[in-house]
Amino acid sequence: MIQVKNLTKKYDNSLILDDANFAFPNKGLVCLLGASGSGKSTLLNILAGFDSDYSGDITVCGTSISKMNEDELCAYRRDNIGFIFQNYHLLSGYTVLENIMLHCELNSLDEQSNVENAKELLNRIGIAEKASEKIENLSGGQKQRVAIARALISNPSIILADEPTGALDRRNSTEIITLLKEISKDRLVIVITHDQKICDFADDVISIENAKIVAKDANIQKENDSVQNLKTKPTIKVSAFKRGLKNFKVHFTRYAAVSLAISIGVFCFMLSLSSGNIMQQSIADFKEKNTAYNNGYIKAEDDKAVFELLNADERIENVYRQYKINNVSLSMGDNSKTMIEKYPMPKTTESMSYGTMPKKEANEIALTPSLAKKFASNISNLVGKEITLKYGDQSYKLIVSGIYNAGYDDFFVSSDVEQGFYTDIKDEQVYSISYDVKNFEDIVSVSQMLSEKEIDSKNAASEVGALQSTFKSLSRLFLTVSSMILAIGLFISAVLLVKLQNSRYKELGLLSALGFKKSTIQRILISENVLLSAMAAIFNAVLIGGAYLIGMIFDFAISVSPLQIFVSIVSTGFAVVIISIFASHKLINTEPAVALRK
Ligand SMILES: Nc1ncnc2c1ncn2[C@@H]1O[C@H](COP(=O)(O)OP(=O)(O)OP(=O)(O)O)[C@@H](O)[C@H]1O
Repeated sequence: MIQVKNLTKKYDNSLILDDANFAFPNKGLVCLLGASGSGKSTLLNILAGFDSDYSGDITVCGTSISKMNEDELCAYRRDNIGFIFQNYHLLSGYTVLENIMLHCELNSLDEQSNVENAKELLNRIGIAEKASEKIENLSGGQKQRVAIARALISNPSIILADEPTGALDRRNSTEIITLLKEISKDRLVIVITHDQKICDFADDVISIENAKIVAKDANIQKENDSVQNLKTKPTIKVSAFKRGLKNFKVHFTRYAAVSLAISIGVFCFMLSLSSGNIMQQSIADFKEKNTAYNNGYIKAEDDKAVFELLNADERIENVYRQYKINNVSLSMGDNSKTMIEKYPMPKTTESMSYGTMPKKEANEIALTPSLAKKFASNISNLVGKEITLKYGDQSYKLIVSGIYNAGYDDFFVSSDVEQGFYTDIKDEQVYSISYDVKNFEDIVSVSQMLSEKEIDSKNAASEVGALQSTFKSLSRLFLTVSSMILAIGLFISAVLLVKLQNSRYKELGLLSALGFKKSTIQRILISENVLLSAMAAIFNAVLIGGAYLIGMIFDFAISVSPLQIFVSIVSTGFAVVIISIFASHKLINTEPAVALRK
């Protein structure tokens, strides 16, 4: 059945098989002996089509496998070879039946027929009652029986067994070899062994000596004349996603740990970006407290030059001259107070004891405590009450917005109300100039420009500057810490993924040994990686959704926008795909024989 012609195999400089020749019979149990390191596994791997890096020719049923490409060798294994390993190479987390039926994904039979075949085999090898048992719960002898059933499910004409009894005790070894002997009645079974007792069961015993294959019995090649054809079955498209999904479930805990590590990293990073929202919130709070936040006040005697300078600056608006006014009266109910002189004053630098500063377009007024006491004994109660202001023939109904800290009788109103006082003033001495900065971000730079020109302006630049620099340091800190968490998260998940993939060399070597094509294995891994990224994205969505809800419920300044949520979820999935491609690259490209040795 198998003809080995002039086979030479080297690993680097060491010659393992040197121009070896041999013809295997069509059926029977052949034991392969040889000293440790003599090349028994190497020969079996070559016969199985795991290794094609040799010189010479191997023909199986008249067809040379030496010239076959990778995919043809896969099909050869799938249709002709059953491989049994010393360490079983069964998939943990899968049941006995699932392990046996792994090969059935490559055949064209329907599910029901495959299940029936598998159960019949289990019956034959005497472990029918274990069909639904998880592999890890079986004894060594039982595991090797499952491995034999898996090798037999495709009814191959060749069974290759690499020390199948090596890990078993005497009783189990005898049972397994008896089983192999029975199987060999209608196929060729080649068994590597060191055990002379096993050889007692063999029809033929061969060995590797001095890099040659040597027959212990001269009759061995007798039956080789009857011609058989190499089996070739139609190629079936394997559902890689189904297998990927199953693997994903089996390795769920490890995949969940990887996803969690990545999603926490990305989540922290995204939260750091939301520190921009903290700034917005702080600015909003500041504006709420200091409604004259963008107002500036310059006490100027030579007003013309300053007035023109302010008017020419594009960052500045609402520039107007302020004057001292006389005989302003305030009244509330029966109480009234007239101020003989009222001087313009800086608004933004005042600090409030109660309430807020007067807002524009709200007709509001703020009073000092001593003035407020003229209208109410408990001055905090005044906030929200209406007061009437009379100046000349003008009369204003104003709402008290707050009480500010000053030790004398005084008040101030918002710029829009104040400008009304000056409409009829023409030739009076200018007392000061008021201006507003259009944008919050320009308050500090306008103040700097004025102080460079030695113009003394009272404004909120120092508070705004402090707020901005606090934010800058805060966001730097946030970004550093969250970048570190992101890097640690990515590193941990990369390590976990690489470890997970490394633990799977044997599993993928097994799939390859069963006849799964490299491209199919690749698709299985891609499916798993897609599922992994979906899981990481879901974790991330849950984390961010949770943060969003908590932010809403407890009114936290740290909040995330829908765009940030979207970016975070997409980048988590992307990060996982990149890491998993990197982690599984080596795995996919490892030859089955090498993968099985790992
Ligand atoms: N991929 C490889 N790269 C380099 N050397 C290898 C490789 N595989 C096997 N060898 C070497 O080739 C020699 C034959 O190895 P092989 O596993 O075929 O021996 P063996 O007869 O099956 O030994 P044992 O009975 O101990 O399993 C050994 O010296 C081994 O170290």
